[in-house]
Amino acid sequence: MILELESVSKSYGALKVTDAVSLQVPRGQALGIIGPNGAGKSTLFNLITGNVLPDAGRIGFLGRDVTGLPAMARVRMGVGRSFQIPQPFEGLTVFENLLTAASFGGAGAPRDQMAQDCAEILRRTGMLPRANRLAGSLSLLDRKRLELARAMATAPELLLLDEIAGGLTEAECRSLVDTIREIHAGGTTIIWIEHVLHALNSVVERLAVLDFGRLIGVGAPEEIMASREVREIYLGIDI
Ligand SMILES: Nc1ncnc2c1ncn2[C@@H]1O[C@H](COP(=O)(O)OP(=O)(O)OP(=O)(O)O)[C@@H](O)[C@H]1O
Repeated sequence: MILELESVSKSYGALKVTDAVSLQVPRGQALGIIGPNGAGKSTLFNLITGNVLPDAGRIGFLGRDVTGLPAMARVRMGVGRSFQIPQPFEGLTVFENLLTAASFGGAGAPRDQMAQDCAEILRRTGMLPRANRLAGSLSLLDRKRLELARAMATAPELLLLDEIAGGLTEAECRSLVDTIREIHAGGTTIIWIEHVLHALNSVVERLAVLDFGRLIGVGAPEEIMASREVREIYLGIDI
């Protein structure tokens, strides 16, 4: 297992946002996380990345107990993440944004090697033609691609994607999904929170459902999508 959550809980005041969540993710798997707004999905990511520490429970990554480890140490161990709202350094170019991410997350590769790795990530994410554009001038799709590229630049073993397909047209979404599928095929473990279910289900092998901070189902996507509980939660949403 690359990631193991054991009965992880987190409350904000009286609100239990993560309620004794236990989850195991095998290396190389693509896992989707779905659930209504406010179910605690982003908080679960924050717990995995170390941006938020749990009140109870244990988090294991690559066989090591990382429960109390700060976020930066987890990035260096191989936990990479894209944010729901991309926040690149707007005044830097796409390439500079990538170099910055690589120097934070990388394992201290020499600068030439780092530049080469970043160029390769730009190619894989379709951003090579935009390498010298200022991040602040990018379209939404390219901002999302840059967000994905920045996460990849930290050389993740585990890539966490937070609603990366939201707000895109159907064609844009398809091209982004193709890129994510290629990253997955390259062996990176992926956990992807997404409301655009057809995009999610075209990539992931397993789905987990969060509701009011509780994990109410984990299984094959077709099994989860057919369950009554999930259909009730998503009533009115085109699945
Ligand atoms: N730092 C915080 N302080 C207080 N409450 C918080 C904090 N972070 C999150 N919450 C609350 O925790 C609950 C879960 O939030 P979270 O962002 O994890 O949900 P989500 O499932 O990711 O939602 P969405 O799909 O809308 O992004 C919400 O009620 C939110 O208001």
